[in-house]
This record gives sequence, structure tokens and C-alpha cells, in this order.
Amino acid sequence: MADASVESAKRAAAIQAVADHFDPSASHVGIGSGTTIVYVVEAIKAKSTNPNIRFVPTGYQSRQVIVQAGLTPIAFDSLPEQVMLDVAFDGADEVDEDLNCIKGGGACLFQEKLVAERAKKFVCVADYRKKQSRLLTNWPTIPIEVAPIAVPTVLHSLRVLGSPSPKLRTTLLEKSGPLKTDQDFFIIDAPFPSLLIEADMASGKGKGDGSDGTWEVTKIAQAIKELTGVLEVGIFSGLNGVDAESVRAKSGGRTVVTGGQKPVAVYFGLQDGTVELRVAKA
Ligand SMILES: O=C(CO)[C@H](O)[C@H](O)COP(=O)(O)O
Repeated sequence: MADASVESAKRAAAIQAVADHFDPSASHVGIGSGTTIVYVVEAIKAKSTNPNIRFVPTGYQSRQVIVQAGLTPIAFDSLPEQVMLDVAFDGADEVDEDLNCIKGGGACLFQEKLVAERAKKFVCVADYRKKQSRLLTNWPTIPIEVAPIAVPTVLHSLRVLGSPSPKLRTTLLEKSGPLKTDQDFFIIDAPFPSLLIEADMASGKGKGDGSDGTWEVTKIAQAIKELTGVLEVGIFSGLNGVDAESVRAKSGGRTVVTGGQKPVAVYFGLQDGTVELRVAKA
């Protein structure tokens, strides 16, 4: 059963995030997946006056939420090539102090990453349980979307990378979510020791490349993504949309930046009813 304090924390954070980042004159808005996003859509619906806005879902559940609110969905692959989303909102399973996120608790990470990277700014909304200083503190595992035929080899490779007991997801987590993804792939949940951020490497807390048992957020995401059979990894790290755009602009548009996965802002609903904001460092 939903915990009332958690639910009101999600709602408070959603209302604040939408007040700060949803512009009713926007033309395209990304909508993530999960339970928190329902409150975001509720707040958007209350503020939206423009019938021409198109909402881009991150999967089946997300599309249902958009349609049930009476808003108009548009499929990600129907977006004209030049169109960027004005903003994308999504939940997260855990967020560290550099705004790196773990996502995929609801098995939607692949489309969530496509949508986040397509947005000029990506904004996360979460309750207090998700607010941590390092990833893999409270949320135990990295969700990884894998082709069914590759599950045994990816499980083996994850153990080689240092995950003590990666497991194929065969039961629902506490939240609702399919065991097969919208792509008909599987999810492996891989535990690792809590992940280092750049400041930890600078202060000598570990090499962060797995050689001493420590992994830095982006390095483990890259190492897992390189495994054949892995479609996507539920770590959102690297650049945020604003920084990615400035890198592209400086190269005259010739650099394809894989990134823009990180939120520019995360709104945490707290237990006392207030909302705490974490923003990207300047
Ligand atoms: O990544 C996700 C789904 O794959 C969700 O955004 C994440 O799990 C947060 O969900 P909730 O808002 O229900 O806590």
C-alpha cells in the first residue's frame, strides 16, 4: 500500500518542478515513467492552456498517463529530426550529489534515456528516499536492459566486473512495472559497492575503474554498456542537456555529444512537506 508521507512528498515535489519548469507555451514535453510522474502530469494538466502541446512518452505506462490526463501524446520516433523537447520530466530511483541518477526500477530506462537526451533540459522529481550522496546507497542495484539471448553471458560479465550477485528480474519490485521491457527485453539488476563521484577520485578514495573494487559512476556505466547484448544501462550520468548543447555549439554543431542524460535540477519532496532542490553546479 502506498505510504501517505511518500505520496505527499512526491506530489509536493511535482508541483514545484512543474511551476518552475513547465512553460505552457512549450511545444514538446517529455514525460517519464513510474509513480511520481503521475503527479507531474496532474500538475501540468492544471497549468496547461495550450491544446497544441505534444507530450512524448517513455513507454507504455507513460503513454497511458498522458492519454488518461486528456493530453496529446506523440511517439518519440515521430519527432521531426530538428525538434528538441523543451523540457522532459521524470522520476528517479536514486540521485547522488552530482545529480547522477539510477533509473529503471520500472523497467523503462532505454526510452527514458532517449527522451532525456532529446530534451533541452531534463528535470527529475523524487521523494526523500531517493536523495543520497552516492548512488547505490539505498537503491541496491543498477538496472540493465538486456537482449534475452544474452542474459547468461551478461550475468557472467557483470560478475567479472565485480558485481557480487547480478540477477535477472523475475519478480515485480515494490513498484509496478513489467518484467519484460517495452522493447521485449529483460532487466538484470546488478549490485555493486556504492559508486564514486569525481570528487572521490580526486581525493584518492579509489581508482574508480574497477581495478581496486571501486567504480566511478560514468566508468561503470560505460563498462556495462560495452557488453554485447546490453541495450542500455540505468545510470544517467555525464553531461546535462544545457552543457551538452554548449559543447555542440562550440564545435559548430559538428560534435555529436552522447549525453544530456543528467538532470539540470532534481526536486525532492521531504517528509516535513517541504521541497529541496538540487541543481547542476555552475
Ligand atoms: O526509472 C523509472 C522507471 O524505469 C522511474 O522513473 C523510477 O523508477 C522512479 O519511479 P517512481 O517515481 O515510481 O519511484
